[in-house]
Amino acid sequence: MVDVRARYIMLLHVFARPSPMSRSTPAHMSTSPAPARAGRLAWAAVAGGLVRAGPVWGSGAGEGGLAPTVVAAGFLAIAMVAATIVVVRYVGRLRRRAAALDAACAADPGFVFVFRRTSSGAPRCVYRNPAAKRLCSESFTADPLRFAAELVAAAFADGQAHSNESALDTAAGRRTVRWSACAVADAVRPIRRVTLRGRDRTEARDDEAQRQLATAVLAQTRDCVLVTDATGRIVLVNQAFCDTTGYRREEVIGHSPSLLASGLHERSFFRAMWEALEHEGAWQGEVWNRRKNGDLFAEALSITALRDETGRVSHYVGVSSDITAQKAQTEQLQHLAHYDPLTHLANRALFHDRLGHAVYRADRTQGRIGVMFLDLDGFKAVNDSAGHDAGDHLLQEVARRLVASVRKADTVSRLGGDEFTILVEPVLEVNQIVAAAERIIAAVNRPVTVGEETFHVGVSIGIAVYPDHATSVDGLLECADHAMYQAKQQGKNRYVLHASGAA
Ligand SMILES: Nc1nc2c(ncn2[C@@H]2O[C@H](COP(=O)(O)OP(=O)(O)OP(=O)(O)O)[C@@H](O)[C@H]2O)c(=O)[nH]1
Repeated sequence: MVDVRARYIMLLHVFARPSPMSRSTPAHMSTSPAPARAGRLAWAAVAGGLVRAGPVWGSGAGEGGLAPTVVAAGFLAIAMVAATIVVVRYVGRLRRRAAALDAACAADPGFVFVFRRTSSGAPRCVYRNPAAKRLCSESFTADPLRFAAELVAAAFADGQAHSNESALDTAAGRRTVRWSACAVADAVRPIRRVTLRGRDRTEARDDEAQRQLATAVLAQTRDCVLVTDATGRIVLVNQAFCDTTGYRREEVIGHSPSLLASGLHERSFFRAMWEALEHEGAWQGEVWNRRKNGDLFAEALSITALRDETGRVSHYVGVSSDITAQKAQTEQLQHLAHYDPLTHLANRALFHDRLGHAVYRADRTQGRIGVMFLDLDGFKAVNDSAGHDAGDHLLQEVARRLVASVRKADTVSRLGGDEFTILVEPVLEVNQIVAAAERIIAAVNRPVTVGEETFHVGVSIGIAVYPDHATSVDGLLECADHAMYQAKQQGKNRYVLHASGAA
């Protein structure tokens, strides 16, 4: 303070000059030495913040008194100094405010711009936070008014908040920014400032786009998707799952996938599944399940365990496709490959296969097996008199009677035409197979009704026993065929045991 006061006194001395007025001033009006009074007034002005002008009467030029103009000049200087102080303080306050704003906005990851309306009415950017500065330096469209001009103009025009989203090409790539411009309201004056804020939504947009894509894929895929939590409760299914199983989403969410269980799999099947999931994190295989309407369906299923960052299982994801039709087709093909399409009996290939296995087993167990070779008698007449279809019906009926005449474990096959073979296994006594042949003859001899007509056919049977008559599949069949031929020759509708003459 002392320093300031000394400066003002010094200034007063600099500006103090004798004036003509000072010489004409009456001596009685001088109450104190002029410099001292001027100094007091100046000090009072500074101390009180007021600039006061007053007559300062010197005691004469010879006494060094000051003219009024000199005093006024001094006050003017004081006023200028005071104004400078005010301006400096104001600027300091502005700077502090800007710094505070900067500090407040520095941590804000968003972009903050403040616009002011110039005298021409055009908005001018008067503030940018650090993120906004970075954006402007990185962006190829550095001027924020280029990408948010409409918003700022609209906010200035109506004082409302306006927002939009725009894409900016920056050195770091294309960014998507959500802008919102907000007028700084003032009840008295027209809108003078608009704050423009921007949020970088590039990653959010990418995440959203990814989410939308995943949802679309899930909805569109033909594979059934079922997701459970770690406890095995269903948390998500897709449309294909609903279409395949017949269940609505809300009917399965929160339930266990076991609501689809068909009951066709052993417990060991599911135990092996869970063991694989536990140790390998994945399992795949074919599962028979049941739709809501009770129908069985087969699915090729693959289950994967999802783990969280701590390594614990968080979800199980099952992706499956309905392979019921495919399996049926495969089974149909297999059936065609192994069964006679007319009678559904085993065909020649399957019979050979089973006979081979039976020979192998008989070798191991020192057992016996029997083979019967059958040829219908008088079948041609059915075809000739009633037609091929009637002949087919008769063949189907004969097939049923043959199956009914032997044990379930025995294999009845149709080699073709009206020829059949039967594998009897095991044969403990030859009489056992002879008894079977007699039952068969009796069954085939029963009249067969096809439509309006009734037919009578017989059957000639040749019998061969392994290992008594042959030790190979082909040898055994040849022996049985030969025996059947003998049965025909001996008058038909009878059986012949190989090399044992007519029965
Ligand atoms: N309906 C029908 N007939 C068939 C089929 N395959 C072969 N045949 C006929 O079955 C007949 C078999 O002839 P054969 O064994 O000589 O007829 P058969 O009257 O029984 O003669 P024998 O054995 O001497 O008593 C032929 O007329 C064939 O055309 C078939 O799949 N369906």
